[in-house]
Amino acid sequence: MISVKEAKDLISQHITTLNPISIDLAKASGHILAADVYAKYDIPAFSQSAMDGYAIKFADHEQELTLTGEMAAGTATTMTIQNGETSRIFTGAPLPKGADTVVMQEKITRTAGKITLQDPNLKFGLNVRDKGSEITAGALALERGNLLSPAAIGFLAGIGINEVSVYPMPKISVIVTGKELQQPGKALEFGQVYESNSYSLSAALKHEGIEQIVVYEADDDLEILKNILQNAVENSDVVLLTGGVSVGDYDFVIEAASSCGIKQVFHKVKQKPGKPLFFGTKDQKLIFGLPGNPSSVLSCYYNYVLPAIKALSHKNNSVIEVQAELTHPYSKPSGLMHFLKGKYENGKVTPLSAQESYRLSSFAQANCLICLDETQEQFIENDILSVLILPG
Ligand SMILES: Nc1nc2c(c(=O)[nH]1)N[C@H]1C(S)=C(S)[C@@H](COP(=O)(O)OP(=O)(O)OC[C@H]3O[C@@H](n4cnc5c(N)ncnc54)[C@H](O)[C@@H]3O)O[C@H]1N2
Ligand code: MOO
Repeated sequence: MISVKEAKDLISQHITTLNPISIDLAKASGHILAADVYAKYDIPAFSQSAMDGYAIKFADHEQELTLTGEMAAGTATTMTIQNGETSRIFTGAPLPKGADTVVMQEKITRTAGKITLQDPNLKFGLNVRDKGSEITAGALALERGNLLSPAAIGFLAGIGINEVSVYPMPKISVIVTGKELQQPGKALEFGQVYESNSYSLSAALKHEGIEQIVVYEADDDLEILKNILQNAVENSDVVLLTGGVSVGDYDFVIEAASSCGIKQVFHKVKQKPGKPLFFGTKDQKLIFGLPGNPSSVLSCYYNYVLPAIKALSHKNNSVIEVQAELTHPYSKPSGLMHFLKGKYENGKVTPLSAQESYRLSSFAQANCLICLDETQEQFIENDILSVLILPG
């Protein structure tokens, strides 16, 4: 059995970032930009007003001005003002030729087609957005490696970009195994359990913006599992199996993986929950055999799967490790690293009750996993421990 650190290192060594793809900007939110984006145009494309008011020549600001014409946003023709003239103008409208400054409409008096300015703070160029002041044609707009946040998407749209090169999100298959599984909403027969692993994993993946998720259900039958696994590996970048990785007579994942040509990287990690975790690869596809207990599935997801999925899309891990003070003593046997469902607040962390791996009631309220070192047995109040903060 290998340590948690060895398992994490082995997974990292087997990750190759997915090849960039070109996608519509409207679908690019949450992706990492794979190529620098350069501006095609000067933006703003023309000098424009930042206020509703009057366009003037600054040199004329102390004299009474004659009102001539109007410029509204979207106007397709321009006009010219001469010395001593002003034009009505609205926010976003092109500045008329000859004008260099805009006076807000609250700061004038207007009588019979004549305007007098009353703005003691007026300066040359006030309330004008210069052509190319956001970005000039040919300039670097956004560097590769940037996350396409809502603001980044808006910025790129605003400079006329409609397609970008990004690292794609992985396609994921989830295979739940076990003939005891029943769908929520249906009555439980004797011996059945409600299938929850595909629900928690799909929810976690969707939280990351991953949309291409296919869920398969496999009975405890080697041939059925082999066929499903083969198909899943061919059609996805990552396969997540749950259950069937332990030593029981109906645990077929290891054998199915081997007969599908999946190369085992490790099986079994010195940890609780999730000891029978399996990881293998085929070409550049990643295959995780997550131990079936619902809490083991999620603990392994946050520790191993999520960082791997992020790395495939060129993203940083979103499970952040912090140090926190333990509020209650805790003891465990030596030999396995334990991940406890916990509540983290203001630098302190409290283990929740109901830590058993078949239960999710504590996980449902947890915001972190507390890492208890493999060899240490006793943990006392105020001990400083590593804590993994769970995303969202
Ligand atoms: N003799 C031993 N027995 C077990 C060992 C061991 O080392 N020696 N390890 C235990 C540990 S630890 C774990 S974890 C489990 C993992 O076993 P499997 O991955 O083979 O999982 P299953 O046996 O298929 O299922 C375990 C448990 O989880 C329930 N389950 C499975 N899938 C789902 C699902 N989709 N939704 C909800 N619940 C699910 C299943 O009914 C079982 O109760 O092995 C121990 N045994
Ligand atoms: O490793 Mo198992 O997850 O303890 O139930």
